[in-house]
Amino acid sequence: MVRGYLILETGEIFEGNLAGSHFETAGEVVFNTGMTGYQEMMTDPSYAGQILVFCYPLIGNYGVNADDHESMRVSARGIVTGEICGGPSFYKSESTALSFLEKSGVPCLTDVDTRALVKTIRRQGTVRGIITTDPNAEVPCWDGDEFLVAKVSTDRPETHGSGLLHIALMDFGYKKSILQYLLDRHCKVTVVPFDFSAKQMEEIDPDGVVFSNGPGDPVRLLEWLPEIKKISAAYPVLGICLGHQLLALAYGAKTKKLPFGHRGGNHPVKDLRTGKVFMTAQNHGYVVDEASLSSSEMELVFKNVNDGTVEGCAHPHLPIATVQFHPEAHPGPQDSEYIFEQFLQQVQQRAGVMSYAIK
Ligand SMILES: NC(=O)CC[C@H](N)C(=O)O
Repeated sequence: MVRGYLILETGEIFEGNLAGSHFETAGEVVFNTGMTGYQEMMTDPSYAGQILVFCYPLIGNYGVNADDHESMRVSARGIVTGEICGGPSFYKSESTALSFLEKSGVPCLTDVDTRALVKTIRRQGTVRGIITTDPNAEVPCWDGDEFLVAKVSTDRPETHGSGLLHIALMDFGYKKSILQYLLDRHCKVTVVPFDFSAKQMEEIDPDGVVFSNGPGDPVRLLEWLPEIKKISAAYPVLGICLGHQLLALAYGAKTKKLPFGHRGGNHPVKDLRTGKVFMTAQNHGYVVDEASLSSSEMELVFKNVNDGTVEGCAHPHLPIATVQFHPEAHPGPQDSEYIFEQFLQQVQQRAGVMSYAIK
């Protein structure tokens, strides 16, 4: 194996062995604390433009299989891990994680002291870095304006399933599990491009709209907010992660960057309506600014128990619910599945489909 380096813009160098593809790659260095679910994380389009560090010291031990992809490609620019297992053991495994990364053209820096790396990121806040074979390489200048959503969104509407309820899924880089959840609940789902207009939405006439997760800074989509607002005012709506941030922005709130984000499967969230706390799957670097909600049309509904940040909102008069976490899980706990159930009940009411069975 070739020696490789992760060089951070703050000057620290982490040494390891370069596996997967040997391209030099640069991006925002982020870490996920989940103990399992590396395949879902690697294929989650929200990681576009980022170098993903796995905190859990071993990944790849159950291989990669056709069912667990969250999209058809690896969106992360690079992977950093303590150890990547070359001999997986799982009945569904079809290839090793490493050969999957090689085929996807994504470099993997392995044998890295990821514990020290994560402590550095926690101390410095989010940093950019480069994976390279040259220990003297410079971290390139940041193209902060890169429009990642356009790279991962579909370019034309695509319909899946044939259920009674018709859901439009606004694709900012959606995870397959969101689509799968809706299909399993007997919905017909039309995945539409991120820049779909209210007029186009009217033509396909859905019973409800889901605004998906996706990569990058939500503020990058400012010019689409008026259209997003128009669409959201016309149907029952669920916003997930980037979708939540965009809806909050559209209704007058602000977003800001967290010091190093929330990425993992054990983030406790409180539903302020019931007082109940549940565990959630998360993957985000930005967050809705709580102070900005008072001058917005949205109301705070969910709060993170660790750091008190905004985890979800609702509109006081319209059927709009938004969550910063991932009710579709994959990977992570499924405790917040009820968010989908509540959304589908709203959709069902509006559509007047009486015989529809959610479960
Ligand atoms: N998973 C997501 O949708 C992430 C949203 C946004 N890109 C963030 O990092 O905050």
